[in-house]
Amino acid sequence: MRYISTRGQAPVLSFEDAMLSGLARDGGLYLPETVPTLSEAEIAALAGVSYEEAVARIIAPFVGDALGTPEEVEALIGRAYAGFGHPARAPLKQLADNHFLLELFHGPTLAFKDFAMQLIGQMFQTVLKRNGRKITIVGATSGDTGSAAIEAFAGLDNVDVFILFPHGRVSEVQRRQMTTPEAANVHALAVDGDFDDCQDMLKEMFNDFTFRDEVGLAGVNSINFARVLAQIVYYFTSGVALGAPHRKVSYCVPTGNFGDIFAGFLAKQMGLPVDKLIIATNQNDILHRCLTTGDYAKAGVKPSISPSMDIEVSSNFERALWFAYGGDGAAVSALMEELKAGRFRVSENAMGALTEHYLSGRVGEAETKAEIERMFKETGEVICPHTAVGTRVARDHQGATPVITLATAHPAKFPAAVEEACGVHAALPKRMGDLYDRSERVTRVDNDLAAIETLIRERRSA
Ligand SMILES: Cc1ncc(COP(=O)(O)O)c(C=O)c1O
Ligand SMILES: N[C@@H](CCOP(=O)(O)O)C(=O)O
Repeated sequence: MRYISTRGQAPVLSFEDAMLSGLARDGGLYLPETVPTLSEAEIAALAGVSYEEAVARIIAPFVGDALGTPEEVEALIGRAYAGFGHPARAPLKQLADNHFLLELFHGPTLAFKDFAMQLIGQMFQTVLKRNGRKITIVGATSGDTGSAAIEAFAGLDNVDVFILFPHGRVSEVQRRQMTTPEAANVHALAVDGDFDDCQDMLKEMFNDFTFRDEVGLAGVNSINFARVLAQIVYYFTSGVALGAPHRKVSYCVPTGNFGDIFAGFLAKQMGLPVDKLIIATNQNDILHRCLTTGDYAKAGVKPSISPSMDIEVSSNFERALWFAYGGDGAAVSALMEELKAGRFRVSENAMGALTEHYLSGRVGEAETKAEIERMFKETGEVICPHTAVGTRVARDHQGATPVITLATAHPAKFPAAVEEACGVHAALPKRMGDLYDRSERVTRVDNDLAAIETLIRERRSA
């Protein structure tokens, strides 16, 4: 499989090179040249297999032999999911007649990011060992990607990890997950800015070829196609559990950077009978406004009780646009250029292509709290604020087709908001019981690209 950029001007790469490169050199995002499909029989045959076996079957056509023999790949996948706290890895619960909750928070850092990050941690180790390279991972996070990346890459010899997070805009648990690990190769940087500032600087670093090549820059945000690839799997396992390929399923996805819901779109392209992909946004509703008006227009990020979705420059929307514009890299480049001035307008044809697959909804702060309370009272489930945004939007789309809402984080990552909403204190698992007692190690940095590049140059191991 070969990988091409959404902007059409970067070298075409193999899976290994696309994974190690992160952002394409024309500023675009890598995508497989063609999306492989599974037959109905192959989809049906996923029923009853282990989560790990489903991973092996779904990633195979994307990765080819880049990760070694089938036995080596099987072992790598086994290591990736061994630390999950639930035998099903991604269990599905019924909430109402046609509404289900897909629990994606049983990984080591209690958020859906672990599904991909644990796997790509193993993938990176395999290819770095083989080619003897040393890399510097820089990640931007609104809370969950950072902790998952640190968990996956801490202590590795050939990797330095720098995580940029918005100072004061992540939950205390999220911050402590990033600032308390002791591994010397981990560096948590609290940026005076919001998540979009962090992600902008990350993309600028990739576009600064001198810096990029000097430090061996690699990315583990959903910029990296390998991240999105790993997230396709749970759409298949949950869809098949509800009767796919013989029955259609819709998904409601709490959305920010669009990586998770885009993985659902790829599952649909691969043959999973997905009816609608429902984008659930918090008060930072740029995607909902775009889906309903055609205007993608920045309005300023407002901090919310679902902080991981406080995002306006939704990185993977670029991949969705590439499909909506029929693979026209020049058109995508032009839109991204316009966005530098704050907005772009999606063409009528492209809007038609988007709305064929995606619906959207928006949930404000009060409604999110009310939904946490309602869920607890009516179902006994204690859910995190991001998941509440999802279940609230999903309830507006109940019909004959079952809807699966993705539960993207454990409520214990956001204990204050959850307790205020439903009166329940969501406790951390025992293994994390000392999180509040550990000492923190973090560097406060200005929202200044040059200063952060200098810090990375100085701190990375030679
Ligand atoms: C808990 C949680 N829910 C939802 C999201 C949004 O996911 P995505 O950025 O893939 O749209 C994030 C951040 O990525 C998250 O951490
Ligand atoms: N919500 C994310 C933001 C980054 O998303 P990613 O999927 O591109 O890594 C976070 O928790 O950091």
